[in-house]
Amino acid sequence: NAIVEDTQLIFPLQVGPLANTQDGILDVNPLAAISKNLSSSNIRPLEWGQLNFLHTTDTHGWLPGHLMEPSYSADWGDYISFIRHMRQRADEKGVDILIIDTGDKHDGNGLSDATLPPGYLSQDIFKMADIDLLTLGNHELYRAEIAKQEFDVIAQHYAEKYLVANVDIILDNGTIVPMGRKYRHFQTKNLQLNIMSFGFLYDFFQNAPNTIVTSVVDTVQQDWFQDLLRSREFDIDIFVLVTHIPVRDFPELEVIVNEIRKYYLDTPIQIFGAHTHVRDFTIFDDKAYAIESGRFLETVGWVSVKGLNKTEKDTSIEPLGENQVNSTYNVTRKYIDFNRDSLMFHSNTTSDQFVIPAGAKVSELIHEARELLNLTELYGCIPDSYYTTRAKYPSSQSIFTLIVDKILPLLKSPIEAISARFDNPRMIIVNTGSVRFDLFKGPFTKDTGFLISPFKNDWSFIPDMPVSLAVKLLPILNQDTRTLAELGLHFDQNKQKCHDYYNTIGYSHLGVPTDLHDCELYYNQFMHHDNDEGNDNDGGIDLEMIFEWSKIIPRKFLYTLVSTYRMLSKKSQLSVGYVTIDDFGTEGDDTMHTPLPYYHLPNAVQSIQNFSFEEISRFLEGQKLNYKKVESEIETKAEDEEEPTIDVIFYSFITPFLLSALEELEVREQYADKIQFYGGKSLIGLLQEFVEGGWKFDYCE
Ligand SMILES: Nc1ccn([C@@H]2O[C@H](COP(=O)(O)O)[C@@H](O)[C@H]2O)c(=O)n1
Repeated sequence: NAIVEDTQLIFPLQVGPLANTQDGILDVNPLAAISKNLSSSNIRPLEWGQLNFLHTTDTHGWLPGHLMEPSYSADWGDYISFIRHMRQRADEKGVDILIIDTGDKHDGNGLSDATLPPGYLSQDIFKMADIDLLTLGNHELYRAEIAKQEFDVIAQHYAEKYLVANVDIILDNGTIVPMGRKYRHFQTKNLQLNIMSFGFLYDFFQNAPNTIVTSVVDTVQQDWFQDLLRSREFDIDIFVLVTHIPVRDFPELEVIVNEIRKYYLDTPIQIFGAHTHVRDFTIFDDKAYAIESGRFLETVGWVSVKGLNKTEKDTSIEPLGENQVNSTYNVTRKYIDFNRDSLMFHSNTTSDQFVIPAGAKVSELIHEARELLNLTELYGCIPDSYYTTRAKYPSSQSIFTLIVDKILPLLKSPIEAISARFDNPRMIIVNTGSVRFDLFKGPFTKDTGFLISPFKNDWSFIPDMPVSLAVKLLPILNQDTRTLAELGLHFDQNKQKCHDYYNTIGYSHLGVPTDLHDCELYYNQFMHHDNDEGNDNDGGIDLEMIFEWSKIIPRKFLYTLVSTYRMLSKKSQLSVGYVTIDDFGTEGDDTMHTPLPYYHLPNAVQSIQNFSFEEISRFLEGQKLNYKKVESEIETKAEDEEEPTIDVIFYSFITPFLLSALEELEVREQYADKIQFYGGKSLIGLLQEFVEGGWKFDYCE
């Protein structure tokens, strides 16, 4: 695509004199100003402390905001305005505020992914935000050129503010250098609080060959970390960890906190987490807390801290104001819906005051970049919405049912010898994590494809695998961790088992990020899980009561209670959105909503073609069995019958997982060498082909 490639020549975009300005205020994104169904009367205010934080994470390129969802319709320019106002408020109050981002800036939006290389425009737009502490995510490391871009553009721009202790990059000349600084010690502007900050990435293993990820366990034993903690060289009022690590269920954060606690028994630790795309807040001890602030720029996390004591050596601190003094340590958190109404409410600004020129300029750049990339080009119209976790799979509203039934069958290899096999029996396996977002009824533009599945993944295949073997693959990839929860009365007893399971097998890294919380049956998931098909927006649940129940009732029983309670409760008048229950309770969301439904998804789904139902049903029996039963019960074919074979096609991304599955089946040696390149369009291309073939309309209703 020439336009896409041309972007290399013309960026940085030059913004002309601001158009449509009213007193220097520019509204370039008309949808950003829409506040349908939004009402500030439902917004809960933020509580300020001595030290306050704004947190974004897993933005995945959504800098233009959500053009079809008013609740999340602000854009990165608005965030820049918001930051400015919140810094000013902090100054007025004589307290401090730090702006944090914890990574994953690629893969999820045309703005970041429609350029060559991906991120070519979006990284320059991202870095216009005045961020105090940031780290990278796994999506900055999947591809070598993106890792290099992250190092060249983001790490260099933010310099000492860009922290990551456990990732190195191998430069073109072969030198190995850290991706960012390992730590930052500094004092805050107003209260001169001493901050010690570290950046960490979870134990990620699918990184590009020009990068090295060291496990968290090993990193905290390294001399620099141990010496720094042991030496007590720095005054430290609070540790601030900026991490791309989930705040629940993953073991890494506990490892870091435990190591710090060996030397600093009760110095506050505030952690910013990431990766699983949820709103969550967890308690490690009475002075160590962690927040995760959702995904896709739907959420800005807020944390405030009171009761910080200056370290003894420092005498420069001014006496704290009335609201700031608190002998006991106190932390609050909020999840802000990313729309202008919420941002104006919290920054105490009117629509005339909110947009500052620097914010307007960034909104304009986003708008121009979208135009340049033709992201609004219409390919067709979607007649109904199809959902990822909001609909049960399989069902008529599930995007995965659409993919399995209609999209994957379009896959063709561009290689002649392989495309000749098109009518042979074939099975196409795709990981559900490769689908990032819901497909909403309405226009399908060039951008939509990137929102749904941004990855340019290749396809691989194993030709002619015996069907009885091929049908065992998906059940293994989908090993159901929830069966582990059934093993004991309370899940916590199985937590270690669950972590061991994840860490050794890792299949869960194939599924949608939110399902990584299977280890704890994440509250929101069972709260919103319905037994019927489709969406059920019942509201009116007494969240406080459920929170109390959760302390005494095993979660599997709680699930039944919640389902029953939901059925009995009244319809709510609130708009649908996030309803979060975290370790602090039920008041975290700044805007009260009726909860969205949530359904667990398998790690992977498969589409089978050119194979008769009768023939396959005999061999598919094993699919319904859980992992434990696979080994013993799959031998269904008669001894003397010639076994049918099938081509097994899969996203190359899942190759390591497929190899593990083959290993579990004790046939890895036999089949690893048979894996071949298949080629063909990735999901984004197939989806576009389908839309243009079946849903090509010149206008949308
Ligand atoms: N080329 C790729 C890269 C990633 N995925 C999927 O994304 C998941 C990771 O995304 P997070 O936002 O959770 O970091 C990964 O587990 C895969 O499911 C992919 O399909 N192709």
